[in-house]
Amino acid sequence: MSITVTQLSKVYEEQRAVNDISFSLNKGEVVGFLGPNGAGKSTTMKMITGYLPPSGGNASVCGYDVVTHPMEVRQRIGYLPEANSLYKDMYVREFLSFIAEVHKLGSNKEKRISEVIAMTGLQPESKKKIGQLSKGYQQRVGLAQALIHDPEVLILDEPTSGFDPNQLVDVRDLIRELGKTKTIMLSTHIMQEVEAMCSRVIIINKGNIIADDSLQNLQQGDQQNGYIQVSFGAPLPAEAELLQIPGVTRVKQQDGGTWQLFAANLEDVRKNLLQFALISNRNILSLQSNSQSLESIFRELTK
Ligand SMILES: Nc1ncnc2c1ncn2[C@@H]1O[C@H](COP(=O)(O)OP(=O)(O)OP(=O)(O)O)[C@@H](O)[C@H]1O
Repeated sequence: MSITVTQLSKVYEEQRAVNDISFSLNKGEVVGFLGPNGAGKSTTMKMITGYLPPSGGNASVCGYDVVTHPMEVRQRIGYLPEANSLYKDMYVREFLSFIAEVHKLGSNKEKRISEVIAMTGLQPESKKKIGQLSKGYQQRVGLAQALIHDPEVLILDEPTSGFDPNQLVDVRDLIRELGKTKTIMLSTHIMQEVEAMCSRVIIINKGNIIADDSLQNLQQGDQQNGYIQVSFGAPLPAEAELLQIPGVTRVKQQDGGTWQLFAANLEDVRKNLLQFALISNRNILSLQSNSQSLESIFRELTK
């Protein structure tokens, strides 16, 4: 297991920011950690990386407890914090060289610095001081420092914040590429990010985990409770007829021949609807299963 979190809690004075959460990440998984503002994402990530002591429970990385074996954990983990506290007065290479020394890269240092500069697309700006860089390029420096020691596990707290749409594509591609060989946990507010990069989603709300499932299951789970939008040509069917279709629980007329057929299992109802059209000689002009986006699932789960 790359990350194991067991009954982890964090209490800040009166507030329980993280409440007894448990999950684990298998090697090679890319998991989106989703939640509204203040849900406890950064707090959880800080505990996994060993930057914040837990109030209860424990976390381990590649089998090493983050409290009792912090050095082993830091060797294996790359962390991009949300507030990317870079040394703004340092030059990009100078800063990466400093981080490389912290990780004791030795003779391999210069080669590795050049590699991470290339990986994160920093070349055009690599001769500048960090403080002179745009937000997106500073974020790239943050990613480069997280990658310098080639860690097995990456914890990325809102890795795409500060990027313009073009840069966003580059960074998503980089994360997808890294996900082929590393275990990645990334937090974001942007649902499309999860859909673009992750195979699994953990949703946290008010310090509690309210969903932990594969992206596919979360989307399918919703589809099973969705509706089919169907448009009929003349002669139009009556409401009572549509309600007779096995599996349909409710119908709603949109306009004229267009209806929404609600069902618990869309797959079955789709078949039954086609059967109905065939037997009763109805013309189906269009048919569309309504699959909610992860964004609406997220809103549903966190409201
Ligand atoms: N150092 C602190 N002292 C007191 N309360 C804190 C501290 N850090 C975080 N909190 C509180 O803990 C809760 C969880 O914060 P956290 O930063 O983990 O949330 P988040 O999900 O990362 O939010 P965001 O998406 O806005 O970054 C919030 O209510 C926050 O105000």
